[in-house]
Amino acid sequence: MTIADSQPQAAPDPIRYEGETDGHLVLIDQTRLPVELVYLDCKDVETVWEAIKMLRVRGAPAIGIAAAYGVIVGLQTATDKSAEEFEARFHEVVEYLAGSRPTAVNLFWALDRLKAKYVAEKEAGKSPAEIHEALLAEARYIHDDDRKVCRAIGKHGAELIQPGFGILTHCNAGGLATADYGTALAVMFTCHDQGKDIHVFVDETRPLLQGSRLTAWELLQRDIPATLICDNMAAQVMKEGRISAVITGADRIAANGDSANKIGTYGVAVLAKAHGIPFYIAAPISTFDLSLPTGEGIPIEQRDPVEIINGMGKQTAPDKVQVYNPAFDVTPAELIAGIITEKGVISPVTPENVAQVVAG
Ligand SMILES: CSC[C@@H](O)[C@@H](O)C(=O)COP(=O)(O)O
Repeated sequence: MTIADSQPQAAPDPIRYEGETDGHLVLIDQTRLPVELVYLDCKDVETVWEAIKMLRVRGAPAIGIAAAYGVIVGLQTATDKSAEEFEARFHEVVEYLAGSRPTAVNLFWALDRLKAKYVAEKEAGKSPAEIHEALLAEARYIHDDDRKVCRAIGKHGAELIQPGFGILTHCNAGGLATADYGTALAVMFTCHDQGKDIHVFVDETRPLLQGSRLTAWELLQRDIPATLICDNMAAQVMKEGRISAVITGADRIAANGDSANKIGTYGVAVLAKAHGIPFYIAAPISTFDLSLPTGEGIPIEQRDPVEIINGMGKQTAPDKVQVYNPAFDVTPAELIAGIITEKGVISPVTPENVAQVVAG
């Protein structure tokens, strides 16, 4: 029996930090799911960087949490150095982790929080060891807070869902992508906990199959009725009247509400519009980037062609074929019926409403 076939059980923690400042980060290696539930010990910052880059840990909030702990691990060799050497190492580690993936703003948000904490502790005259401890407390705060944020998103989002709804989702915005409860999937988990009968349709999400490998696995773990479809089946399933709402996560949301998420999300939003189905984004406030007026400025990660030519270890295209492999696309605000945040639902999605909820 594989993990994929196993009975529902309590969802395992996708991210754990064990010990104090000399401790280490433990991640579920998401590239091994759904076949094996394997944990990866990250005892140095290079392992954390590689885990983020290779999607062993993935999903916008989870990347931010992992990077915050990555700073703690990366500073372990520097606490007995001078204050200047410790500070130089801090900036080196932060820059290094910031170079792992470009699109999810939560990565930069988390690193910025640690930078602010560093400055405050330095100004208070703290030693490198004391600063290291304060940074660990901040990383733990970011991690714990995400649990609360995800539950609040679930609660607000569940109010939009009626019993009997079919809900389509794309990629994985579940517990694996956050501290433990997800954003888009938090809405479905909450409906299920409330006894609301729903059925989730899961896009498999080419090329790396976060939908079929991770979302389907999470829904099975919680015993939530779900049906897996290939990405190119979404239009037909909508036409058949099986979908009442679409909910996905986001990696970065501009000030006007344009939202970057996994490649294919924009197409799903266009299909939803064509079928008169509301399309929602579920995301924490940490996913908003108000420095960008529109989604035009969102950096889109380009990934290795091998992920398409030799996806999941099977060659499905000639070696030398030209490949275009953007990891994300941007859904324009006008296609989004609402953005579900921990502070409530932004609807209609306008720059004014975004500014009001983010500031509130
Ligand atoms: C709560 S996670 C939201 C997004 O990060 C998620 O939908 C997504 O697109 C993740 O992409 P990935 O490339 O798997 O990190």
